[in-house]
Amino acid sequence: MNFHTRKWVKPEDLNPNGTLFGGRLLAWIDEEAAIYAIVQLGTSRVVTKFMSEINFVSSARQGDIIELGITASAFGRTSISLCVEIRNKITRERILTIDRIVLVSVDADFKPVPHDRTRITYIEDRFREQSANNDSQDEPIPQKATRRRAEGTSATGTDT
Ligand SMILES: CCCCCCCCCCCCCCCC(=O)SCCNC(=O)CCNC(=O)[C@H](O)C(C)(C)COP(=O)(O)OP(=O)(O)OC[C@H]1O[C@@H](n2cnc3c(N)ncnc32)[C@H](O)[C@@H]1OP(=O)(O)O
Repeated sequence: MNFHTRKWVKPEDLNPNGTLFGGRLLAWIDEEAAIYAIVQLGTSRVVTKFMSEINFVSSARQGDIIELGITASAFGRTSISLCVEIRNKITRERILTIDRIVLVSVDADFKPVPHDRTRITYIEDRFREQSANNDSQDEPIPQKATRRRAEGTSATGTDT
């Protein structure tokens, strides 16, 4: 699982108990899940369909830095299933888990539309695909693509 996004818990994120408000955390997760699905499915239109049981394992406090981890667990015809883990960046203590979030690819009328993805792709895969598309249109591969590949790849080479 990649933990790409970090959040710093600020006063406006707290509930009256002084811990991170659960609704705020769920909003961050929904946004992160939508971005993940948009990138993985190669579409700009997705909606959240389903969230399984949400397990608030421990709380976060003002000043904590938390990180959001998401990975795809299944690709359907129109949907993608994700699992989520939130943890404290410093202590690695687990804060929340969601076994399954389902997002659906939709058309302009918000009706489910099939995507053609069957597995997780990484930034390198997508540049390769983009280069192949450029080749098939008989266009030279832009030098920019090579530069972006180098800039966009993480140390582990597993950017999603
Ligand atoms: C790079 C460029 C950047 C550009 C960037 C700009 C754009 C940036 C856009 C951002 C977008 C953000 C989005 C944020 C996230 C919201 O805030 S979304 C708002 C909250 N969600 C909603 O309003 C959705 C409301 N629900 C619906 O509209 C309809 O239920 C849906 C989702 C269209 C599905 O309709 P349906 O009739 O249930 O469809 P159906 O064909 O039965 O099922 C579709 C799929 O869902 C699955 N499914 C259905 N029910 C369930 C269930 N209960 N459990 C699990 N799976 C289910 C089915 O199995 C099926 O999957 P596949 O087998 O095809 O893979």
